[in-house]
Amino acid sequence: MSNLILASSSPRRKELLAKLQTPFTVVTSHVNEEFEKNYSPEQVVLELATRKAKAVSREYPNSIVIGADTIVVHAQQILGKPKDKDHARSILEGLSGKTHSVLTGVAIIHAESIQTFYEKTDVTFWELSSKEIENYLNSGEPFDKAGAYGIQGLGSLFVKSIHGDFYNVVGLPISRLKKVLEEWNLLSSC
Ligand SMILES: Cc1cn([C@H]2C[C@H](O)[C@@H](COP(=O)(O)OP(=O)(O)OP(=O)(O)O)O2)c(=O)[nH]c1=O
Repeated sequence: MSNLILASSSPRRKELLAKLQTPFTVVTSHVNEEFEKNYSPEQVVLELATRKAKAVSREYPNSIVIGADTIVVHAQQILGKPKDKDHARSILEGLSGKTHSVLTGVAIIHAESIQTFYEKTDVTFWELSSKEIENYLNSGEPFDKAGAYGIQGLGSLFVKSIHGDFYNVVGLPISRLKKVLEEWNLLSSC
């Protein structure tokens, strides 16, 4: 077990953390992802990232554990992963021609202390035709992704503009994470 643990089942987060060129281990956590109705989007991503990191940190108290959570926010609605095809279709119809925000919260636990932050990226979609949406649903890409799209995949064709960190949309704001880990001298101990 390395000193650094990524508490995530997301293959995208694993790929992004590998950019640090620091050895790490992936440990999957299963946490309840329900949240209080009155939580702000920022509170939601920080709370869920913290839950994921804490669940793994309990098993590996001597390691540095990183958890993350990504949501899409549009028209004051928090959009997670679609429940099914109809839900994915209605999410994509709602995002068509509009600007939404993608928030990723990150929690880092080490030696009983915890650092958290979130990053926000604004993404504007072109108007999507119903044919484009149907083809995209049939690709299978939307189903394990917040907001029912993957900017790194076929969903890239929907994007008119982006303001902020691209990798934050993919699930891990890796450059800011590196800065935070360096600030707390955590990379040197891995
Ligand atoms: C908007 C968007 C989201 N996503 C992904 C990032 C996250 O993996 C996922 C949001 O779900 P999360 O619940 O944040 O993460 P997860 O269930 O995939 O992994 P874990 O909880 O084990 O860490 O959506 C993309 O890959 N591309 C995108 O463009």
